[in-house]
Amino acid sequence: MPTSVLDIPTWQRPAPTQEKLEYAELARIDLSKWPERKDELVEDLRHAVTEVGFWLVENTGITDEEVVRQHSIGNAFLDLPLDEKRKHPCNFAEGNFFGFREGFRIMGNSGVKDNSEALCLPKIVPSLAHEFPAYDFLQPFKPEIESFQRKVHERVLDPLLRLFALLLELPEEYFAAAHAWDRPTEDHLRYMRYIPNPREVDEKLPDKQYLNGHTDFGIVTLLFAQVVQGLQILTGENEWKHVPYIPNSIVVNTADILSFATAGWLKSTIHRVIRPPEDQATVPRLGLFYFSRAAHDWPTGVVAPSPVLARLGLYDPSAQPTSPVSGLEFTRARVKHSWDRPVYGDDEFNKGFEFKGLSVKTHYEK
Ligand SMILES: O=C(O)CCC(=O)C(=O)O
Ligand SMILES: [Fe+2]
Repeated sequence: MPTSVLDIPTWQRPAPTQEKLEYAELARIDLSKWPERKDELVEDLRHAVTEVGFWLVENTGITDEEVVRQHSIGNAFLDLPLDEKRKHPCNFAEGNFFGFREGFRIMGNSGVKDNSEALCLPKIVPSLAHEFPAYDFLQPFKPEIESFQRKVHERVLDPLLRLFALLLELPEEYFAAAHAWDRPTEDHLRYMRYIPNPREVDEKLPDKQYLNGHTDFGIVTLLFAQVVQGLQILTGENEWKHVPYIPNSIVVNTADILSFATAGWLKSTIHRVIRPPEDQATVPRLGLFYFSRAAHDWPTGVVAPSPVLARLGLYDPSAQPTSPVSGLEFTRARVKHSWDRPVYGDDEFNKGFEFKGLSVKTHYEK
């Protein structure tokens, strides 16, 4: 039988850790209630964001087989020779995160090189066709990547954008219309892999951190269940806690665009990645993410005219920016600030990021 280029090795999920770790409490949002039990979901979201702080979604209709297949595509791509992967690098000088990112940065004062690499793919829609990295390898996979992205958008992102609007007592379309599937946004599907470091190398990293405490740049980040531990979130009690592996779930991090739109009422999730526990420390840590980022024309920094925010004293129509920065301009500037540098997490970086009246903290510690 002729073999097809689509026959790639199936990614095998590593075994869960046996170590006893301190896990964060996560609220669980059951998306099988969407859309019939919308009102109940708004209350579930209110509980998740105001009382628990960290949450995941489940029963999204995305199957484990589809998730494993995406990991297999990502793994097969990242297994290509470096010279091949380098053909379409992220253009960080322009703040563009689409394409391949290798682990080129030095982490703070440690002298240790970033051990992660990633491929970030824009939504496969006509308005963003020019942004798709033109790898020969990816061409045959485009239809299934597109249908996976679209399913994530329809089953998870779009319902969440509508629920956030309803929670804020805004018209349901407030976020969803601007971020509709076919509109240009900085969203991307990301395959990311951390290559294990020897223990002596990780000991040079403060707290053995692979990725320092940070917040994400967009609206929400969807993190498909990760079996290899390492991701931690900073709790309201100022403690780093591990994110548990809950099969078939998607952990949701709220990010800076949503925080701007709610004058900080919705807080960005502070998170970091550390060396996995010893029984997983030699396993490559492959992750699958959907980063939902601002629409190109999103008025960044404008506070939503929400009755909830008004009651909290957070909505002041006279304090709105008169010519707000576009989502495209802000996101590209933010990516450039974080990534167009040889050293990450040095004093200069940790000072924070200011852009046309918007200010973002770039560094979080306990
Ligand atoms: O690898 C992870 O689990 C999280 C990665 C992350 O936080 C990021 O890329 O922004
Ligand atoms: Fe992150």
